Amino acid sequence: MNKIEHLGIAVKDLTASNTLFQQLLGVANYKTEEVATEGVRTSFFKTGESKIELLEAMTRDSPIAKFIEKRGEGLHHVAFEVADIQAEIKRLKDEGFTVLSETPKRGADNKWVVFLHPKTTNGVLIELCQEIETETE
Ligand SMILES: CC[C@@H](C(=O)O)C(=O)SCCNC(=O)CCNC(=O)[C@H](O)C(C)(C)COP(=O)(O)OP(=O)(O)OC[C@H]1O[C@@H](n2cnc3c(N)ncnc32)[C@H](O)[C@@H]1OP(=O)(O)O
Ligand SMILES: [Co+2]
Repeated sequence: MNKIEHLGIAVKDLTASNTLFQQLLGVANYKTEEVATEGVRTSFFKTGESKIELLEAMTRDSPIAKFIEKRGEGLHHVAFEVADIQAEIKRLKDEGFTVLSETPKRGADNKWVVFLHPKTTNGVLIELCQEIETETE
């Protein structure tokens, strides 16, 4: 795994948290993006080599809505950048981790993503992500 790509933080009110994190980090967010498949609205901030991803639920059955209901706002996941997500899925399954999907999904900020169940990773939800390569002629 190359580096921590982002930390995902579950928030109730994206607009209010955007203001808070802008004050905290001293920079504005560089994008807002909805990911309907996850039922989330995201906001990204750059912090050196890594990023902060704020996540607000768009639906009541979104993982973020469930998380906030059970645990309140806060750190939701740690995302690692990988060079070959399919190879990492196989490697981690062989190591005994519970990978939540065989096939990566399209996430936010131009990434293929997959998650490891927190029950197999000391209670921390882990995301793997790989940049989606754009076709060039
Ligand atoms: C925007 C796209 C992408 C990106 O590009 O960056 C994202 O970041 S999307 C982020 C939102 N999507 C996800 O989180 C998808 C992966 N998560 C899941 O599939 C589920 O949330 C889960 C982890 C499998 C749990 O789902 P489920 O079993 O249906 O929910 P429960 O609420 O019943 O939780 C069971 C159990 O797990 C604990 N839990 C849930 N979420 C987390 C978490 N983020 N970190 C740590 N632990 C978590 C939950 O508290 C329950 O524990 P117990 O109460 O002790 O049983
Ligand atoms: Co994420």
